[in-house]
Amino acid sequence: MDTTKSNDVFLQNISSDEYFPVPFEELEEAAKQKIDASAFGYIQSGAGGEETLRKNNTSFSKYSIVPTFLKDVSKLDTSITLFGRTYPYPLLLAPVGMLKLADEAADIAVAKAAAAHQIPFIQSTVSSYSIEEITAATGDSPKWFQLYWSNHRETAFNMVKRAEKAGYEAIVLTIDTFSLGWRETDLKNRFSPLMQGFGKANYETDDVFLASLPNQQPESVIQGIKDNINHPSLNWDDIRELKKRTTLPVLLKGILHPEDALQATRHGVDGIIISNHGGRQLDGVISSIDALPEIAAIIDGKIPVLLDSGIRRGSDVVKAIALGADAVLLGRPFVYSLAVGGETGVRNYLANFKQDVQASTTLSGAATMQDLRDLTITRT
Ligand SMILES: Cc1cc2nc3c(=O)[nH]c(=O)nc-3n(C[C@H](O)[C@H](O)[C@H](O)COP(=O)(O)O)c2cc1C
Ligand SMILES: O=C(O)C(=O)c1ccccc1
Repeated sequence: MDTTKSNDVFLQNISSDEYFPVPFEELEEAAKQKIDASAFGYIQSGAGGEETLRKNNTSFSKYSIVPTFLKDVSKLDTSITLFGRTYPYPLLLAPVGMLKLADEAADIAVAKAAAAHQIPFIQSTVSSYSIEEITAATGDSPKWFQLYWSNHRETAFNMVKRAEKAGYEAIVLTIDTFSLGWRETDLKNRFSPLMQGFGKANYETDDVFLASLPNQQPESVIQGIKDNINHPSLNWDDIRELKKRTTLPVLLKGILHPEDALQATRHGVDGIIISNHGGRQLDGVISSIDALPEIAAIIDGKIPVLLDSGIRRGSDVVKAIALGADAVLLGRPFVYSLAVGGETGVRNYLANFKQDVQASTTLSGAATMQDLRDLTITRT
């Protein structure tokens, strides 16, 4: 039986004889077969002994949805509103650097696929195409810019200015990566995509950054990027300054402690993203879903609370929203889809995923994201 014909959940835009993996585990395996082993290792692995990476996937299982029925959920509305703009699903694409490791079309392919579903694309500072190149390819589809602070802070502010000029709608400052995690797989493989130039597009097109270098030789550019990303001095005064230097909403990505969430509200931050960077930074840290309930309680609706690290299925989205998140970010799954099927792969992955979200929402007994907030979740 051809299940693709009886159920439009599967494989839109891919002919039924061409199999595109739906289960996350198969998607990961297919990506592994498709790309260079060191590149796959870089994308897939976590820091240290990968305790947190494992936890990201197992923590969701501790929470059980207790659905209710007989409520007429036929008028489903999965839309959310963030910073005055309404999006059709509670989904965004997480910032992922150096996407050329997965496919030559990299950010351009992903941003186009996201645009097709009106899902916001968050461009990484260390993207493979520049802010201006991505804008030229995607027009005014919703895009946010993820900022890595720079030791040369005028470089950071100039990138923010470029994002504003290009029509990006928010700045996501990543606070957990002022230096890189201890990544044993990459050390074993002697693999450093940053040093190979995979993430230089925004830097080599930035006048302020280039002017800060002793010369503009390729080695000097790469060394400059490395120096910029290492900024352990990052502190709350910098947040205050960033807020002064941009008109866009500022979100902090990498919040895990309720006290930091509270500080964020005190510093006028516009939103937070609970994240452990997909288990890639400090191994042994709490999973995002475990950190969520307490943080959501302390934020108490004052600013949007987003979450990533381990979102793999629609039921994960339901749990995150029921526990207090406003929306979630997808990470590795879209990177694997890009590796397997390029732009079409990402578009199809998102088409499937949004239908998983829809099915999971209604089967919980909810017709809106507000209903999901009232859902009963038990912890075992
Ligand atoms: C290959 C790769 C590169 C990443 N690059 C960035 C980045 O440039 N900036 C950033 O803030 N987060 C980066 N992240 C972290 C993601 O934004 C996100 O927090 C993480 O992937 C979530 O975990 P999950 O993919 O397992 O769901 C990266 C993640 C991966 C897998
Ligand atoms: O790999 C990452 O997770 C990441 O965020 C990063 C950031 C800067 C340089 C290299 C990697």
